[in-house]
Amino acid sequence: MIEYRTIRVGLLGAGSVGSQVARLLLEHSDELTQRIGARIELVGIAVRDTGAKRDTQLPPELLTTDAESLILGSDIVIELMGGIEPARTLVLGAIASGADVVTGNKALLANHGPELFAAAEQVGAQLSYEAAVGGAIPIIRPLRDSLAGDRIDRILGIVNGTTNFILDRMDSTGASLEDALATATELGYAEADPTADIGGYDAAQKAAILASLAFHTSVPVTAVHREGITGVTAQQVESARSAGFVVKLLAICERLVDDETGEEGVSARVYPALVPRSHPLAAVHGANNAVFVEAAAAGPLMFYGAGAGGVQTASAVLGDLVAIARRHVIGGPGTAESTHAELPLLDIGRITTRYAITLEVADEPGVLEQIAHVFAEHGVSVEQLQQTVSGAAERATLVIGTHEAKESALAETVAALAQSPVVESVASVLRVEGAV
Ligand SMILES: NC(=O)C1=CN([C@@H]2O[C@H](COP(=O)(O)OP(=O)(O)OC[C@H]3O[C@@H](n4cnc5c(N)ncnc54)[C@H](OP(=O)(O)O)[C@@H]3O)[C@@H](O)[C@H]2O)C=CC1
Ligand SMILES: N[C@@H](CC=O)C(=O)O
Repeated sequence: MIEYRTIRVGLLGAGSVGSQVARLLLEHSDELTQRIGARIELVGIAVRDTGAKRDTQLPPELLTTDAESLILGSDIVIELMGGIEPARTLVLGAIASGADVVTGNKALLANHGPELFAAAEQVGAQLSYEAAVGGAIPIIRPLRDSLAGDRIDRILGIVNGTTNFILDRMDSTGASLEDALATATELGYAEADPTADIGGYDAAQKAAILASLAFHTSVPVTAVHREGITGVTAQQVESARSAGFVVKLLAICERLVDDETGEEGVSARVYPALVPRSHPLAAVHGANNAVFVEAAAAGPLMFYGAGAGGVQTASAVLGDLVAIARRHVIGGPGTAESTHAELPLLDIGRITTRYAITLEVADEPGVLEQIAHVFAEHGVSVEQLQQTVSGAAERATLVIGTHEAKESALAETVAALAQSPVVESVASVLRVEGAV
């Protein structure tokens, strides 16, 4: 019989993801042992309340509130508590004590990544985080390793499962944002504080992580332009639908040449945008995520799958654990972050995007000419997408698509439109992404 050495694993957190990681580790212990060439021993699970009711039955003797002692007795620490503190201190403590770390905590990485990676590099520890972006989807390792020799120009995707679930429900069933969010929370998709999801913070953290990896530069989350979905109304979803679009919360990370300086820089932004129904992103339903990566040599690549959920995300966590544990067996250094490019970060004011503006207007002759005049005065070129006469007599809804415009020019145009005597209201202004 083979005598396997033992690798001790300490788990911090037994919520939606942590409890599934513990279950899979315990249930598939023999299979994992053969795959790794060493035995994984789950030595403890740190939680806030050892007596709390949990969906998954975990051996009570493994539960502890003493996370500090647990990390000292672990070769690999898996952090799935979420939030910044005490997660940051515990991860730094684990690294300092000689442990490798696996985490799914994008808030921690987006806010303190450079500090954590530097600490890991200093002592030669591994810090892996496949679960931090895209749930079950392998996207971190492809960007960090597989595409490291290529030049990535753009990443466009849906990276938050909760908001995709909500927008999809609003689109397909007419559900309210609040009702759809309650279901997403029950299903374990939402963050402990769901404002992180609907406010776009979670997607912005993921965009910061993706942009840093893709462009080999450090993109702090504060450099990511962020708009959430809290302002998206049933009416906007409906008018998008009638014009052949669907509303999606998108993350976009691009390498761009700044018009003003001629210098190459990086733009990272998150906002709800209209996506044509013919675009593959429009077909991403429920809590699924999809990430398009455009690389110079590889061409366009698409990564698709479950973007949230306990067991799905546990798959990514275990993948990192197995990779690190194999290194314990075969030795040698693992991969490290490369952020040496130091590209300038371009804020949203320097970027041009396309917009769709929905106006409620008086249904009378000459309206279109007057509106076109407002756009022309502000130097924004227009491509009319749709005009529909609404149920109410003598009123019409216009959906107007602009060609690429800067945010400042667009804001001035919208303010002027709101003042126009033929415009009753500006119902919505949303960006359009994806070729029409
Ligand atoms: N849910 C998902 O679909 C995904 C989540 N993630 C990330 O994975 C991480 C975990 O998420 P999730 O499982 O949903 O989170 P949960 O809120 O469901 O679980 C958090 C767990 O951490 C424990 N915990 C929290 N604070 C402390 C503390 N101070 N001391 C000890 N234990 C603590 C909680 O203990 P107790 O049970 O006693 O309250 C709980 O078991 C987060 O970083 C999240 O962003 C990543 C991808 C997908
Ligand atoms: N709350 C997050 C969980 C996964 O990262 C999401 O909904 O995407």
